[in-house]
Amino acid sequence: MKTNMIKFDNNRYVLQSIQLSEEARPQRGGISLPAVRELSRHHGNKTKMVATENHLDRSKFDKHSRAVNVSKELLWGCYKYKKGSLGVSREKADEISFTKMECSRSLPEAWIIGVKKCGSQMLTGLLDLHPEIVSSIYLERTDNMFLNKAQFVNKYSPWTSPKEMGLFDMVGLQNKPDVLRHVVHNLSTPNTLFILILIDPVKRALSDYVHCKIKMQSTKNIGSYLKERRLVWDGKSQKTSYDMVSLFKGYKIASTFEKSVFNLSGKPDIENGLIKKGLYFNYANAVLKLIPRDKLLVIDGQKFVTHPWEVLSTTESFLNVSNFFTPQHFRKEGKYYCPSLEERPDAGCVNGKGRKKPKVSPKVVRKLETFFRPYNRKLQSLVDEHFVWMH
Ligand SMILES: Nc1ncnc2c1ncn2[C@@H]1O[C@H](COP(=O)(O)OS(=O)(=O)O)[C@@H](OP(=O)(O)O)[C@H]1O
Repeated sequence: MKTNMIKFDNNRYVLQSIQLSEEARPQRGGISLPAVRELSRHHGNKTKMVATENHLDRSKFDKHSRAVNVSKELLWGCYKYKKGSLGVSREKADEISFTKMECSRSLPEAWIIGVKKCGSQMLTGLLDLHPEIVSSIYLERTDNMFLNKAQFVNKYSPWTSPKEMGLFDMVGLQNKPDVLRHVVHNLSTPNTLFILILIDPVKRALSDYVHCKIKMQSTKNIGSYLKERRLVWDGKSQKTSYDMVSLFKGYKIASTFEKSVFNLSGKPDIENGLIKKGLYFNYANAVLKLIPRDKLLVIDGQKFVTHPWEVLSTTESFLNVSNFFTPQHFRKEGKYYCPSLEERPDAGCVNGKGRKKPKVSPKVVRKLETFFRPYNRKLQSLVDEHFVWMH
């Protein structure tokens, strides 16, 4: 079957006629996702594309074929993005656009499955800017996630047009093996893809420490948890060398990072969430018992900080969508890159990410690195990935 395509290359549109397989046949009102993917295979990953069937009406397309910029809100695919005092909110587009875009809901084609403080949220947000991806994030407790397929789709699945894929980021799965099992067995198909993003566990621990401190300060009754010179754990209290310790959702948080991560004998405290969540091998091992290796992408969160466009390019190939992100889509703020897209003025740095960290002595860092090294090496051979921090 032949279709016409507008290829967006080097800032100009080029008309091409392409032979497509039956599977990639364009759907009513636009071109199907398999078609976009097939086109992308035809032309390698270096080209951004907008495609149409049989006729070429450029006025119908902006750069990425689905965004229409309006003064205060942005219509993008099946959603309307609004900037308010609390940031950007997203709601369903109006009925006319909705029908025109043929929006519907189905199970997400891809899931982001953690780990906490490794960059999942930034990754989810960035992928949502891709013209063929709509992502949703679920930040609440996962306890009520034992929904059947229809319930999940109706409540949480992102609305997608035929040329978009849905992606879902569920935080906290590392601590909820039963929810992960439920997701794999009941909320995905054999073709569903999974993404795991990981950073150096020492950096993760520090980031989590800062996060917990801030959360603790904003938790109203935290005063009842705090005990001077006492450790409160499972309701019992015992004398410790800590000067201020708190039990906070599986964490022990003291007044300094160092006092939090080491136990009374000076060893990394494996029961403390700060350390426990950095034992990635255990989680990856559990994940790979449920998900085939070729359906799992393991991302280096460190590289994601320094070269997000490269990591996103790998992710695009894994998700089988066209290559979209380039360094031009980012601006640097401090040591982090934030998205900057003309078509998506709603996108930017994420509030509460890239927080300032307390100084930690190199001795403490080395001690933790030595502790994590054997776990990192086991992870390296398990997933067959070689990230700098794993050595
Ligand atoms: N571009 C950009 N901007 C800001 N932060 C970035 C970015 N890329 C990756 N990171 C890293 O993401 C860390 C937060 O991770 P998560 O989004 O997974 O946190 S959370 O678990 O959802 O709370 C965040 O941790 P903190 O620096 O402690 O905030 C960063 O290490």
